[in-house]
Amino acid sequence: MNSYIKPGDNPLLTEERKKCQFSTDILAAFYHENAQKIKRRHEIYQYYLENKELHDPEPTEFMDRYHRLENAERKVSLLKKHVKKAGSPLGLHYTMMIPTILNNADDEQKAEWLPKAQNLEFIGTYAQTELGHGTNLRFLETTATYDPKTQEFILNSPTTSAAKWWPGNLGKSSNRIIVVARLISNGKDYGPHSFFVPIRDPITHKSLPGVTVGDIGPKFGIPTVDNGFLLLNNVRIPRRNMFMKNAKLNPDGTYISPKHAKLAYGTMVYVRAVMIRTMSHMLGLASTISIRYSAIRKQGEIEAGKGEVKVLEYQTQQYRLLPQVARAWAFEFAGRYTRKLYAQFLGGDVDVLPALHGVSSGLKAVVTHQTAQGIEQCRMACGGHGYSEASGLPQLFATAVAGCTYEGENMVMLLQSARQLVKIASDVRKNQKPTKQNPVTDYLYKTSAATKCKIDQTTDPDPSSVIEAFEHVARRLTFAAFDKLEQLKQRGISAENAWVQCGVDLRRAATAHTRTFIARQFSNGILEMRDLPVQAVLKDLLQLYLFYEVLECDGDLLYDGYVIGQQIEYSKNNVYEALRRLRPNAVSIVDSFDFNDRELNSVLGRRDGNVYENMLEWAKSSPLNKHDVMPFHHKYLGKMMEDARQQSKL
Ligand SMILES: CC/C=C\C/C=C\C/C=C\C/C=C\C=C\C(=O)SCCNC(=O)CCNC(=O)[C@H](O)C(C)(C)COP(=O)(O)OP(=O)(O)OC[C@H]1O[C@@H](n2cnc3c(N)ncnc32)[C@H](O)[C@@H]1OP(=O)(O)O
Ligand SMILES: Cc1cc2nc3c(=O)[nH]c(=O)nc-3n(C[C@H](O)[C@H](O)[C@H](O)COP(=O)(O)OP(=O)(O)OC[C@H]3O[C@@H](n4cnc5c(N)ncnc54)[C@H](O)[C@@H]3O)c2cc1C
Repeated sequence: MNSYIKPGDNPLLTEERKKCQFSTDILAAFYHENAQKIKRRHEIYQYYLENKELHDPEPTEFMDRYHRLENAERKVSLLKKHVKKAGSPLGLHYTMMIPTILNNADDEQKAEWLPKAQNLEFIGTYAQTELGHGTNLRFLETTATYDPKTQEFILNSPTTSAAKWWPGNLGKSSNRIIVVARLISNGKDYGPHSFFVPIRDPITHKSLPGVTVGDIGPKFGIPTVDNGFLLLNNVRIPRRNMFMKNAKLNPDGTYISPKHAKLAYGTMVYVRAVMIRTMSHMLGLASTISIRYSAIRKQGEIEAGKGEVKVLEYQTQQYRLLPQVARAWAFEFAGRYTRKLYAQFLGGDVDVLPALHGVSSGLKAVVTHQTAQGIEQCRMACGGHGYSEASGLPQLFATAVAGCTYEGENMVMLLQSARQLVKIASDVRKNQKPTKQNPVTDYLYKTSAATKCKIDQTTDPDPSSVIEAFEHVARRLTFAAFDKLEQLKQRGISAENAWVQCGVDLRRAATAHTRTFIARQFSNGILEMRDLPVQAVLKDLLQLYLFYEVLECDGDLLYDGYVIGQQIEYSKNNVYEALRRLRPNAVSIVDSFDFNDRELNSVLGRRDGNVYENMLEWAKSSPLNKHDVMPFHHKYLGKMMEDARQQSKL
């Protein structure tokens, strides 16, 4: 039943895989959406194994940033020869440059730029954030002033704080970029718009006249991405280099407004919608590493004399790790919803944008935060070796946690989600019905069921009772925040200040709303699985997810007596029961994420489980170990100890 067993594997991992009670191939295909994608993943990995030039010359953890970037550019240039999508020096090209062309370019611009972008004839990024502003786009300072005489825009960074700052791959890799700048025409400021701006010579790659560009320096993580800065001084571009699918500017400088004020923000909504899957994968990577390692790591006896046990036998270890597996699945199902909604928007349904913005804002915030928390929990559960770069977990955490900031800082995104909730609360208070069906928010128009929550002690709990409980909490918190806003305004406080004074309550309502959305997508998502053994595993993961989340918000549930303490006790027991049922399949469940050793980049998470010998090999490859005695030893510590010995003889 388990295609992951191979000769030479760590027997402790093999014995786990032999306990597998379901088809890992079916579960893997369900996670990656279909068997064809699994087949393609395996083909790419096999290709990688066979092409040594694609391999790192040494573990990248031992490289400085200069050599990491050089190595990444080398591999990316090779990937062009081998496969279409490429790694970090092109990360922003694929996640933002191409989506912006698809989303914001008119047909003529698309015809000119898209084929070149897809063929990697240039490398781009999305330069919106400035040294002085990242969240508040209305106050971006970079200007694009239209010159009707030459039919050009003149781009400038009027102040130091106007410097573009943070865009990935801006520092050294990109040569044609998207610059978000204030469109100024005929003396009028129309606010931020997107422009296609060459910043480096296509042949020499030297920065062009008027362009000052560079790398912003080391960061918390993501070392192979050259996040950069950019200052523009009277850089001229043709009028047609303004993205003109939505807003337009005629040759005489007259401006034509877009159908929807926020269409220009479509790229951000796209990335927020698609990065949910990236986060699910990151949490799946961390779960794979930590659960495989916990299945071969023996530490401590439970019963004296009976020998050390795998740390995965400890209930606490299962409680730390298995909920991360459940959340990875939950996020994958939630992400499928936002990707479908984005596809609807890209297909021309502009009306879906407010709903898409509302759900993707909250989802991006909750998922990135819980992914980062989950990876850190996986790292800590691996003891000292989790703290080693050999585990792959520190870098994975540093990459994932950036998601709490980029694409809209999480607190700001939750408050964006809250805007939608407050508008609905206002409609409900005025007895207005929803203008159109929205499965994400319709529950807010309902009142909580008269009967109390139906969470009880059963071996087959009903997900709907938990989802109704989450809806109850989200409704209560939404209307509590709304009523507080109204009270403040009735006391003469401005709407804007009332909003600020309710910020924490609004954030809590948005978080509860997003939890409800994720739970509903997970519960609906597993209904498609027809294979009974795999369905049983998914139901156990759903049960774990739902009751783990109940424990995470137990105070909100107990607050108004919607549940009683006994039901929280039931929920705890349902979590423990789910852990017990999942334990025998734990290794095979993470095997089914189907992450290969290149993606895992982890000695602890290797498919074969041969950790200790490979930890020693990894450590030996450290450049420090090229020397038995460091060349500078006697100059410093050696001399210090010699002086100390001489001193003690006096
Ligand atoms: C992809 C990752 C893959 C792998 C990971 C590994 C490595 C990756 C490395 C790096 C990451 C990659 C890229 C990162 C890129 C970036 O970070 S790009 C920059 C992102 N910046 C932002 O997101 C800025 C956040 N700020 C904003 O969005 C806005 O300024 C605002 C906070 C929403 C406020 O804007 P504004 O003041 O104009 O709006 P409000 O007054 O708050 O609301 C007015 C109405 O507009 C509606 N609105 C706002 N935004 C949108 C939107 N995007 N779409 C639709 N509608 C929007 C809002 O709801 C209001 O409507 P109303 O409520 O009806 O009035
Ligand atoms: C790894 C990484 C990659 C990035 N890549 C790109 C890229 O490719 N292109 C790009 O354009 N940008 C990029 N960014 C920039 C990123 O989008 C911004 O950092 C982000 O939008 C937050 O803006 P800021 O950093 O200016 O924080 P600020 O906007 O200054 O916010 C600072 C803090 O103030 C609080 N705050 C701000 N506004 C509000 C509000 N209205 N209500 C309540 N609290 C508020 C929040 O707590 C927030 O964390 C990247 C950032 C990182 C870390």
